[in-house]
Amino acid sequence: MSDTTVLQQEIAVEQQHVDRVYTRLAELRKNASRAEKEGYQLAGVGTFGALVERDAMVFHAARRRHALDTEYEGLVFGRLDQLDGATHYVGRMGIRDDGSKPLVVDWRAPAAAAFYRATPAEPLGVIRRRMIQSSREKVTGIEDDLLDPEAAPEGMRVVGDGALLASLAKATGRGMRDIVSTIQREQDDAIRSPAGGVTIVTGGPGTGKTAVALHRAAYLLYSDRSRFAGGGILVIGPSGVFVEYIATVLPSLGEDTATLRSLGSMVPAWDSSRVDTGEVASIKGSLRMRRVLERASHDTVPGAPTELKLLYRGTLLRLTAQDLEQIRRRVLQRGARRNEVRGHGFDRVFDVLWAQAREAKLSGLPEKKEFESELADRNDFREFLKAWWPRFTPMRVLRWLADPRRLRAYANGVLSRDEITALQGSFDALETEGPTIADVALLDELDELMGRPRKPQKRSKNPFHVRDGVQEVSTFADRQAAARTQGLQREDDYREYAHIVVDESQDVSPMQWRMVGRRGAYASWTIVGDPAQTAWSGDPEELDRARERALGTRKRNSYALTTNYRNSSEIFEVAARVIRTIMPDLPLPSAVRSTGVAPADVVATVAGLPETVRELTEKQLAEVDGTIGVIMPVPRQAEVAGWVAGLPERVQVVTALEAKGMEYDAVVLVEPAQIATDPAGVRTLYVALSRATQRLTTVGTKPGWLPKD
Ligand SMILES: Nc1ncnc2c1ncn2[C@@H]1O[C@H](COP(=O)(O)OP(=O)(O)OP(=O)(O)O)[C@@H](O)[C@H]1O
Repeated sequence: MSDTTVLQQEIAVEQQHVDRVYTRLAELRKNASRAEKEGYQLAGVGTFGALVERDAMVFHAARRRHALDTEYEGLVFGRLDQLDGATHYVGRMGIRDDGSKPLVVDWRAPAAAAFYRATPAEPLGVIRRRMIQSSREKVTGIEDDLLDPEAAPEGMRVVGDGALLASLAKATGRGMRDIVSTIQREQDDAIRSPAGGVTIVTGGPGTGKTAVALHRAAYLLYSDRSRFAGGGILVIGPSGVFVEYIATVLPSLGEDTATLRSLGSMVPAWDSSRVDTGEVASIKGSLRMRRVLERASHDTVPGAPTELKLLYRGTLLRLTAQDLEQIRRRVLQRGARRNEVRGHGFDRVFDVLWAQAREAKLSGLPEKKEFESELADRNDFREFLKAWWPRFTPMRVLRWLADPRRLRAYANGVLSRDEITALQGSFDALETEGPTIADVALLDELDELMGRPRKPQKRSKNPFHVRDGVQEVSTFADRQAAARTQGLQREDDYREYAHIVVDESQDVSPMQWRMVGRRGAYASWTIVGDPAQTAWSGDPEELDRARERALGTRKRNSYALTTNYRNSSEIFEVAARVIRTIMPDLPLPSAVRSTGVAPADVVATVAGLPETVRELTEKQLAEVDGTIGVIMPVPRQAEVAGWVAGLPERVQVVTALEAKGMEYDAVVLVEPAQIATDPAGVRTLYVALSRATQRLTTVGTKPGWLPKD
C-alpha cells in the first residue's frame, strides 16, 4: 500500500471520531442556547431570588456557548494510544458524550499531560502520539511519533514526519501563532509549574517564552478557575504593539478573564507609547527618582498665595508666608500623603486664625465651631484654601519637573549633574503629548506618594440595577453582552490580581517594578524574559533589587528554554554573532529549522536609501506570504514609514524597541549600525535581528556593522 493511501485511511479513521465530536458539540451548543433562553423566561417570576437565579443561569449558559464557539477551529488536535489499550483524544476543551464518556480531554487536564511530556526515552505509557491537523471539521493531516515501538500492537500505523517543523514553516499572521498542539516538553514543564510562588522562565529569542507564559495563564485558569478567574490574571507586555500581537492568543485558548496591559497603560487614564532616549529612560527608571518625586510632592504649589489676609469683624487676621510654610512642613512630616492630610492642613489654618481672633479679644466672638463655619462660608477664604492646598493629581506634580529650577532642587544630591542635564527638557511635552512610557511609572509613584482625597460615598440610586451592565429594563442583547463580559469588569485601578504574568521582564525598570509590584500584593507570578535582550542601560544590580522586592519572599521555580523555534538557523547565526561581541559566554538556544536562505546585507548611499528600502520591502512581499516587519532606529520611524507608505497591510513599520517580542516572516532592518551604538544598543540590535522566521535583509549606509564570525 502506498504511503498516501495509508495516510488517507488513517485520516478517514480520525475523521470518524472528529465527526462525533462536532455532532456532540452542536448538541451542547443547542443546550446552552436553550438554557440561556429559559433563563430569560424566568424574568416573569419577578422575585429577587428568581432574578438572581436567572442571571446566574444566563451567565453560565452564555459563557459555555461562547467557549464552545471560540474553540471550534481545530478542536481536536491529538490522540494518545496507550499501553493499557486506552485511546484518548486531546483538544482545546473537554467534551463528553451523552453517557459522560470523554470524547476529548482538555489539553490542560492531567490526563493530557503525557501528550506533551512523553518522549521515546520516557514514553509515560504512551505507544503512539498522534497530532491531528484539521481545517474546521475536516481532518487534513496526521503526524505520528512512535514512542514505544516494542509495545506497538501489530498493524499500528505510523505516518508523517514531524508536526512541529510543519507548524513552524507556516506563514505568520498578524497575531501570535497558536502552539497548543505542539508544546514541547521543556515548555510544558514551565506551563504546568506550581500555581503559587514565582515561576521564572528564561531563554533566548524565539524559545517560546511568550507562548509559554500565555499557555500558563490558560492552564492556571483551568486548574483553579475560582481562584484565578475570581482574582483575575494580569498579563503585562512591553508595548501596545506587542499587547495587540498576543491579544488573540488568550481567547483562542478559551480564556477571557485575563487583563492585558502594556507598561505604558498600567495606570488608568494613560495609554502611552511615547519613548524617551535610552539614557533618559534609565534615569527615569532608577529608584533614585522616588526621592526626587518625594521632594516634589512636598513642595509649594507654583503660583500659590504666599500669605492670607482676612478682614473678620473689622479686624485683620493674617497668616504670613512663614506661618503657612510652618503649617505645610508640620502637616507633611513623617511621610504624610499630601492629598490625604489636606484636611489637617486646613485645620491648622483654622487653629492659627482662631488663636489670633481670641488674642484680639474680638467682641461677640462665637464658639470655635461657629467661627470656622463662618469662615468656611466665605468665598475669598475658600478660594485661598483651594489655591494654597489644591487636590493634587500626579500629572500636575510631574509637570513641575519641566521647570529646570524645580528639577535641580528636587534632584540635587540624588542625581548627578549630568543626569539632571539629561533629564532637562524631557518633561516639556507632558502637557501637549502626555507621558512617556517611563513617565507612567513616575505618575504611579506620585499617586502613591500623595494618596487620594477621600471621596464621599455614593449610594446606589438605581433600583433597576441588577449588576454592572445589566438593568432590569434591558434587552436580550444587553444581557447577552453583559453575561459575556462579566468577570472582565474590574474597577479601573484594580490591584488584587491572583496572578501576574510579566513578559519581556528584562525591560521592566526598577521604577516599573514598583508600579507592577503594587498590583501584585496577593498574586503569584510568572516572569519570562531574556537578560541578553534588555534595552536597560542603568545599574543592573538596582534592577535585580527592585525586581526581588516586587516579588517578595515567594518561592521561586526556575525554567530555562533552549530551542529557538522562530528563526531559521541562518538568521539566528547573524543575531548570535552580534550578541557574542558583548556577551561571548552567553549560552544561546539552538535554532531547529533551516531554510537554506542566507540573510542579505545591502549597503546604500544616503540619497539612495529610501528607494532601496522600498524595493527590498517589495521584494519580500513577493517572497513571503505572511507579515513583513520594517524595523528601524527609534528616531527614524516617521521617515522610514514614509518610504514604505502605501504598501499592503502586511508590511508593518516598527522601531527596534517596539519590535521586542514581535515576529514577522520577513524583516527589513534599516540602519543596523545606528542601533548598535552602545551595549544596550547592541542588545536591541540582537532583538531586531531575531524577529524573522524566513527572511532577513539588513540595509544601511554604514557597512561593517556585522562582526566577522
Ligand atoms: N512548541 C512550539 N510549537 C510551535 N511553535 C512554537 C513552539 N514554541 C514556540 N513556537 C513559536 O516560536 C515563535 C517564538 O515564540 P515566542 O514569541 O513565544 O518566543 P519568545 O521566547 O517569547 O521570543 P523572544 O524572546 O524573541 O520575544 C512563535 O511563533 C511561537 O509560536
